[in-house]
Amino acid sequence: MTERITITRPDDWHLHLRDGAVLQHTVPATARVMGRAIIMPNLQPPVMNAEQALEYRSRILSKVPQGLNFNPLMVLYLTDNTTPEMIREAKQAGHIVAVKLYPAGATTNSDSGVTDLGKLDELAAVLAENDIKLLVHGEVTHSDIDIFDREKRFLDEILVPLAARHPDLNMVVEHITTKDAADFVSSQGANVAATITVQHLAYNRNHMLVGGIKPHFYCLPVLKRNTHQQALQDAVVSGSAKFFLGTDSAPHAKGAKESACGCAGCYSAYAAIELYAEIFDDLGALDKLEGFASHHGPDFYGLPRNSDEITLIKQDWQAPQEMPFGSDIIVPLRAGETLRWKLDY
Ligand SMILES: NC(=O)N[C@@H](CC(=O)O)C(=O)O
Ligand SMILES: [Zn+2]
Ligand SMILES: [Zn+2]
Repeated sequence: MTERITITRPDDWHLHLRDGAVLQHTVPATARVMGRAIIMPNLQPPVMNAEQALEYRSRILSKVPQGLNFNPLMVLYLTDNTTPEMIREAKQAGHIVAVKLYPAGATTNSDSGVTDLGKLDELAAVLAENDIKLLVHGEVTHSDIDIFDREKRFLDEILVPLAARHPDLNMVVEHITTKDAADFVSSQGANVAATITVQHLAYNRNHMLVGGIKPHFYCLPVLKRNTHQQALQDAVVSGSAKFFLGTDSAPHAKGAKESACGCAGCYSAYAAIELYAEIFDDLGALDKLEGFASHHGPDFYGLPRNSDEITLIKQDWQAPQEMPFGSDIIVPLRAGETLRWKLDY
């Protein structure tokens, strides 16, 4: 008999859809299975205010296939010019649930990010009052700090003191990659949570660097050593409600990845829940998938859990080598490989 698992419909709490012609491909890929997704604001120019967020949201909604219910939850990009008034407006506008902190220069399209982190102290109260979450790309950016140490340094220098100064601030440490980050999140109150990607559970830096450099494994924060991968696996297997699904699916066209200066980001949305199911199965923890994918996220955000269900079956299928991406093409994570779990439509 085919093995199968039925879970509450999941959500993706960290997703890049991009904009323009590629939305016809990125939106259906997520909307086919996710009830909601947190839409990252690092467009060029970034999504900085309520008006821009709502316009972007309607461009996304216009690409949701008929018959699917998909609710994009929007995020404002924090800049040096973000004001308390802009946070209040965002709350009133609706559909905006968070602000995103990118230390300037940390990752793709982060040039407008915050250069003065003292800014956060001014905004912390208004965020708390309006129940707007703070989402953090947790890496320092100084050129003298080794790229493998950047998350740990951010934790020690920025996040630990920030969390201590604002014990009521709800924050998500996005796409964590280290044991240090997992331990920090576990040690904090219920106001601090983290998202974990497929690639950081499934891979370590050897996968990216041994036997030839694999640009499709390159993302930020960069894959770490296997002991960190193991710690992230332990975090999800623990069943702790502080950890939830955020793919950080971050599509870049094939040519922009397979390049002398390749972009950071893995494209996993086309098979997101299937990829997580495979990892949880490998870890002997399929019973923890539903909490991670469908319960912990809405519980943290104070939103209702989705009311319908999806079913996954254990059945081999082949991931495509390439997929359409606007007028371009993209190489998805696990391209051409056999995947072992399939959504039962
Ligand atoms: N994760 C990535 O490697 N890239 C993301 C940016 C981000 O989430 O940091 C992107 O937008 O391409
Ligand atoms: Zn990021
Ligand atoms: Zn991201």
